[in-house]
Amino acid sequence: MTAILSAKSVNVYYGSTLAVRDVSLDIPKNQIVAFIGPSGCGKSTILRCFNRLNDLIPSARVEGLVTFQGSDLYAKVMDPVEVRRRIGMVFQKPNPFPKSIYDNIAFGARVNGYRGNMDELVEQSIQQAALWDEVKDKLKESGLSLSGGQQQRLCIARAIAIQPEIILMDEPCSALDPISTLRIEELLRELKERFTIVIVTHNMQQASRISDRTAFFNAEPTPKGGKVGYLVEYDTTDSIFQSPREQSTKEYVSGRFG
Ligand SMILES: Nc1ncnc2c1ncn2[C@@H]1O[C@H](COP(=O)(O)OP(=O)(O)OP(=O)(O)O)[C@@H](O)[C@H]1O
Repeated sequence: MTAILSAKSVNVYYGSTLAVRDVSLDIPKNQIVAFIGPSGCGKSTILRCFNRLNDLIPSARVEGLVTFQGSDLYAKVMDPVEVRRRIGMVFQKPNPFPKSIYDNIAFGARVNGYRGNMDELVEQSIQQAALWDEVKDKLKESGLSLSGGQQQRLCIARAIAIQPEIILMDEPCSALDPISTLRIEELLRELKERFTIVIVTHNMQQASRISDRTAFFNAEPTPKGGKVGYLVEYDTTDSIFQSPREQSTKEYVSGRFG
């Protein structure tokens, strides 16, 4: 297995509070990895470590080693903007720019110095996000005029257009209806041919439907009365759902807590 991303003994603090402790895991190339676990156990915090988005939270501090294709993601020579170009992110709430559908795609590409044929890039990216037939006749209309599910596919198209190697997704379907959710799930299965995907989801059926590997996080109380997140178990999705090693994983995936 070739790990494209890897975390080794990662701790994340917000101010002086340790939010997630000692996370080590490898993300294999061209697979879908799901992060599951109860609220507040640090799934989004760890996801943000993978493209240095925590850098933008002043109180956040990351300890340990995160590597991307074997190189330290936090090394001084790494440009965080370039890191985020190569490791894209799609958020929970669809957040198209208040611009035309066309410009939602073209804007980021232009900023990143894309010099090829823009019309082609826009069409290809929207095609890959399985949105083309719905928008091809209205590329000049605002991205905000689309439905929530379409907006999320537009955001995926925008992420793809920058040609990242990895796409991180933080609960990308939680604001969507079941049909839009299934469309996105189908899309993710196609996208993994070309990209590596790490997805945070509260929806266990979704994790079991789409992911190759699953990481189960949990949180435990600290002596000071707070709680700290940690990685309980990380394995193939079949193992996590059908024969987990840990009792807490078994209880969580069978819906007994969380
Ligand atoms: N910007 C922040 N500033 C301070 N504390 C934060 C910040 N973001 C997250 N935390 C804290 O870090 C811990 C982990 O939060 P995180 O959002 O990563 O968990 P999560 O598992 O993704 O939760 P959810 O499933 O509810 O999204 C929580 O205790 C949370 O309060």
